[in-house]
Amino acid sequence: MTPELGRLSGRLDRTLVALDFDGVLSPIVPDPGRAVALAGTADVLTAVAARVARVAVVTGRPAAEAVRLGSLQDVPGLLVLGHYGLQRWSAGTLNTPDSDDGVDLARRRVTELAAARPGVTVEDKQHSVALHTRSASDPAAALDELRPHADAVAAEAGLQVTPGRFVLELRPVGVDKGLAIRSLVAETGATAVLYAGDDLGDLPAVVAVRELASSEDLVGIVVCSDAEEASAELRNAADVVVPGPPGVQALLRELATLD
Ligand SMILES: O=P(O)(O)OC[C@H]1O[C@H](O[C@H]2O[C@H](CO)[C@@H](O)[C@H](O)[C@H]2O)[C@H](O)[C@@H](O)[C@@H]1O
Repeated sequence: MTPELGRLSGRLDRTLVALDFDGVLSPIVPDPGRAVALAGTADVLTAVAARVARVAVVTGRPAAEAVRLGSLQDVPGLLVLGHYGLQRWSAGTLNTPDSDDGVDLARRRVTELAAARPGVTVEDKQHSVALHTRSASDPAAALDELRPHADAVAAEAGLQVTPGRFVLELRPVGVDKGLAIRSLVAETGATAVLYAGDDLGDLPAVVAVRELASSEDLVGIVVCSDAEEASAELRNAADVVVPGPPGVQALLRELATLD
């Protein structure tokens, strides 16, 4: 057994399990539209959901898209917080805010930026837009070159930039995965949180887990879904490092059968 999971003993039914989507439930692929969850994901989440207070997916994706790509629609009690907490999906119902004028402006600007740069693509997520450089000849250099342009667009549009694996997301301010975790803990009364992530956008969730664990009687476990591109900061901050989505799935299976 993974020793860290023993810390959840006796409080499994008050445990919040919160999971990132890309790189954690779904292996990283070049086309964001084809990032389906690893086979078996819905089954293992169903098994975990039967044992814990709540299973939540907390993602930068639109919530309904994560449900579709994950084939998660039938996982009992599953909550999906999309756009870093802006959207909430539960039992087939999506709560979502009105569209943001800033995102409309950013969409026009980043489309121009991408058109001038071979291999750079735009992912239009309606409530945010993302510039991807994975298909550029030098993805890292393309990301560095784009960053100041993305910052300028975000400033003009009243948005924030969240960097990730060969991606710059321009998205509304006022939400992040840390706030999402805090609200889930308050809502569920959880006395333990297991959070699994892989990227820079997950770091606010890690901070939230650590702060909640130091100020309340709460057990916090941070899992890094490691792969060649996983954030070094996330890896260093984690209690448990597992080998990518297959490792996350194996850990969740252990959790579902914990005594
Ligand atoms: O919060 P997450 O669930 O981790 O989502 C973060 C962003 O991930 C996606 O991009 C990443 O995955 C793609 C598919 O594997 C990959 O092609 C890309 O290079 C990665 O950065 C997604 O496309 C974004 O919209 C998410 O916000």
